[in-house]
Formats: sequence, C-alpha cells, structure tokens
Amino acid sequence: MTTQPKVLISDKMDPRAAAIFRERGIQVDEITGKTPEELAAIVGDYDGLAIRSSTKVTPKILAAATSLKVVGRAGIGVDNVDIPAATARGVVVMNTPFGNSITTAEHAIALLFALARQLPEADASTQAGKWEKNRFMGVEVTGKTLGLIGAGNIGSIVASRALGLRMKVVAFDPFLSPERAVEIGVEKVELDELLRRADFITLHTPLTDQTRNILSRENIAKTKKDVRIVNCARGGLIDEAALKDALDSGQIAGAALDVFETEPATASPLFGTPGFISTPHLGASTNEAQVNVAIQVAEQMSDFLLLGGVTNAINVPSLSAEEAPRLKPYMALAEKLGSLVGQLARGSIAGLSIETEGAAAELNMKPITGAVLAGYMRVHSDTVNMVNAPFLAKERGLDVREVRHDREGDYHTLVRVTAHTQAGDRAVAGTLFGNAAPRLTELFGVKVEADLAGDMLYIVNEDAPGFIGRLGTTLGEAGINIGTFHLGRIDAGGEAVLLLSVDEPVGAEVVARIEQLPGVKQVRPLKF
Ligand SMILES: NC(=O)c1ccc[n+]([C@@H]2O[C@H](COP(=O)([O-])OP(=O)(O)OC[C@H]3O[C@@H](n4cnc5c(N)ncnc54)[C@H](O)[C@@H]3O)[C@@H](O)[C@H]2O)c1
Ligand SMILES: O=C(O)CC[C@@H](O)C(=O)O
Repeated sequence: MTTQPKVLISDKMDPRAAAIFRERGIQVDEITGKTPEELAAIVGDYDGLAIRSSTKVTPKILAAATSLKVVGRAGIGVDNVDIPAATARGVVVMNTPFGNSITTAEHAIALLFALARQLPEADASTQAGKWEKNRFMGVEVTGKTLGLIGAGNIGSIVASRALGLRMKVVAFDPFLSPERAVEIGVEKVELDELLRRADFITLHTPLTDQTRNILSRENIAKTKKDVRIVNCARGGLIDEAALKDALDSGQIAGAALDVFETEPATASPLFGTPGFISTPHLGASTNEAQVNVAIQVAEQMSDFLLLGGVTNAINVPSLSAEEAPRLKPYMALAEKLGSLVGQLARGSIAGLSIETEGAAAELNMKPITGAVLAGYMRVHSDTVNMVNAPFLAKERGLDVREVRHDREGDYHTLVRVTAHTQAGDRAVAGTLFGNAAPRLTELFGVKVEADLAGDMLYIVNEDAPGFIGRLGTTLGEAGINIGTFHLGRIDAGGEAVLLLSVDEPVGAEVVARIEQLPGVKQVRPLKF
C-alpha cells in the first residue's frame, strides 16, 4: 500500500489550496508564521512544501526536510528558495508563472497613476481637513512615454494597459525579439535611450546579477528630470539610497516601490520623502490572483506527488500528468539499465549515451535520461534521484548524449545505454514486455532476456562443460537458492555471460569461492 503524501502550507494561502490537496487524497497541514528554527523542526515530516514569499527555503531548511520532494511557490519569484541547494537534494521547485501577472501589472498601473496625481498625499491632506486644492497639481499620462525595463509576462501586460491609456511604450529587454516587440506594440531600445526618453519607468525583471541595481545612481542621473519610477518587481533593482537623493534633489518627480531591498521594510530612509509612495509587496494581492496561484500550486504539487507530472518546474524539465503514466515503465527500465551499467562499470566512465528506438523514440526523452542517470549514480549515493542526477552528472563532468532512432529493431520499443570507458564502449539495452514490464535484452553485446529485479549475480566465464553444475553446487552449499538463470554466449566455446536471480544477497565469501571455480573471469553481485 502506498502511503498518503503529506504537504505543509507554510505561508498564508487561499483555502482552496488546502481543499484541493485534501480532495486529491493528500494530507495537508497549514502552519504559518514559524521561525526558521521552528520550521526546520517540523519540515522533515512532509513530502511537499507550499509557500508564498515569507518562507525562506534555505539550505538549512532543505537539510532538515529529509522527505521533501517538491516545493511549490504560489507566485512567480522563487528568490526565497535556494534553487541549487534544492536541486542538489533532488527537490523539484515549481512556481505558478501566470496566476498573478495581471494583478501585478494592474498594481504597477495603479502606482503610476498614484504618482501622476499624488493620490496618497492628496488623500492624507484631505482627510486631515486641509482641502489643499492648489497644492496637488498632477500630470496626464496620455501622450507620455513609458519606459519598461523587462518585457516578459507582466511587462507586456503593463504595455498593453499603457497603450490603452494612449502612452508611447519603449522597452529595454535583451531577450525581447524584434517580432515580439512589434506584437506587443513597444519600441525596443537600449537602456540608455530608455532612461533618456521615459517620462515614467516601470521595472518588470527578476533580480539577477545583471539586473541588480539596474537603476543605479549613475543610471538614475541619466533620466529625464521629473521622471516617475515604479518598481513592482523585486527589491534590489534600484539603488534605494540613490533614489532617496534623486527625490530630495528634485532630479526625479516621484517613485513608488512595492518591493524593497530588505523585506519586510519596516523602516527606510525613503519613508516620508516627498514624492515617495510605498506598498508592502502587494503586487500579487488580489482575491483573483491569490485564488489563481493557490489552485495552480495545489494542482501542480498534487500531480507531481500522485502522478509524477511536472509542470512549471524551475529545476527539471516538464512532464505532463497525462505523459507521466506512459513514461513511468520506461523510467523504471531506464533506471534499471543505468543501475546495471553503474554496478558493472570497471574503470572510469567518461560518458553515457542513451538511445531510444521504436515506440520509446516518440517519448519525451529528458525523464528517461534523468532515470538512467539516477540509476547509474545511485550505485554510489543514496540521495540521488531524477531531479539531482543530471545536475550531479554535469558536476562530475560526465558527458551525456541522447540519441533518438526512428527505426524499429527486433523489439517494438527499446532503450539502450552505452558507457564510454577507457576500455571501449559497453552497451546494455532493454524493452518493455506488454508495454509495462522492463526486460533486459542485451548485455555487453550478448543477447539475453532477463528481469532485473532483487538480488542477482553476474558471471563471465569460459564456455566449457561442467561449469553450471559446479556453480549450482557452490551456491547450494552456501544455502543460496537460484530463482532464474540466463545464459548468453558470444560464440560456442568462447566467453559466456551468466545472469542469475538469487533469493538472497551473495556475500563476499561466496563470491570469492565462485571466483576460484575453473574458467571464471568475473563475478559481480547485483542488486535492483
Ligand atoms: N510585486 C509583486 O508582488 C510581484 C508579483 C508577481 C511578480 N513579481 C515579480 O515581477 C518580475 C517579473 O515577472 P514576470 O512574470 O513578468 O517575469 P518574466 O520572466 O515573464 O519576465 C521577466 C523579463 O525580464 C527580462 N529580463 C531579464 N534580464 C533582464 C535584464 N538584464 N534587463 C532587462 N530585462 C531583463 C526577461 O527577458 C523577461 O522578459 C519577477 O521578478 C517577479 O518575481 C512581483
Ligand atoms: O506572494 C506574494 O504575495 C508575492 C508574490 C510575488 O512577489 C511573486 O513573485 O509572485
């Protein structure tokens, strides 16, 4: 019986997320507001962790999360998750990249208007009974130029809204193609030109080494006097000290920040500066967006935990919940072939080639490759899985090649794994019987048909009469029962390969006795 997966929701999330987990048969606890130490103390019980932006998934939390398989971010930014650490531990990290885009774009537009008409100050003054009609002179946005830094999902929605307001939109985004720029109605420009031309600037990039301080002191100095700046993306994109100085000196007319270098931002030199507006990271905070991201994250995490489907993962290739059941037996086969190569490898393996043929060639190959690598590397480490195997393989400099053959050979479907060693290429291959049962069909050039399951013994010997009897006696004397027996020969009287399934592990002492039998060249106990 499979155990029911357990998910922890550790940030405030729409109740629909918990409801979906429960409906899908997943046990869920909602425990929010914990300190990192408190979270580390409980996280070990869970297979999934559903978060927003408050929970920081650090290497320490990951080390304590010994059962964790997936982190689901109900939102876009995953900068609160240590992705390399999660990947190295084999934890899938997924987000919901579109659920709050419209809402965040609308917040950027709301802040743009708030700056243009000084709405917060006018509101505070009016409610203070001052009626300062002459103090608050605004600017129209019609006909003004909006400079977008980052024209991805949110940036392009902001562009469409700004065009609707009859603004002209220029965009700086090195990854924006000229065709896409035309499609979304923006003029693609370099950053300096944007800074020179924009009346309003909005930022919509992730925080990366390239975007950190993209509005640096130097770049702020290049803007038009009276520019108004909105950041609804990430703190750290603007030099906050330089922004304060530019507001104080009148170099810029206004700035609105939803996000800060340090959050929660409970104190900042910017607070109280004329022309400055702030909101506490509310970009995604609408009912609609929170329902969207809660539903999406719960569905995605459930698909992964229950069916193996991978959607919107940051650190592994996607695999739809429909594809997953079809690929599952292939992944079992691939993992066994990888494990066989790992267990039988002699000397160092410089690379692995993974080939698919027939029906297997029509499938998404990444999960098959991941499973081969996981099987191969698990021989040396218990913590390897399909998520971290490609990462670990790369880290170890293993050259991995994928080849898809349209042809169909002796089998309707086939996966072959070839280890490239100093001694030459060594290939194993397997098929699926009844499209479900993994079966070995080729072992280092010898045709065999064997299950790879439980304890096994691999023997290479000189093909001479009497050997099988002597082997049976040796195993019998050790109290080891033979389950199945597969013999393959390259040619009669040459070298023979024996693959036996045995009812219990063959210990070093028995292996040594078999090695003493005449004609034996190699003996390896195997485990699947
Ligand atoms: N305030 C909030 O609550 C809130 C809500 C949602 C998203 N966000 C943040 O908004 C940001 C944008 O989200 P998105 O969904 O549009 O992401 P996206 O990935 O769709 O778009 C990001 C864009 O930035 C561009 N970019 C990357 N590096 C750049 C660089 N050096 N210079 C210029 N452009 C660059 C990319 O090419 C891409 O087009 C993210 O950081 C996200 O976390 C904030
Ligand atoms: O969860 C939130 O409220 C913020 C989300 C936002 O920063 C995001 O990147 O999606």
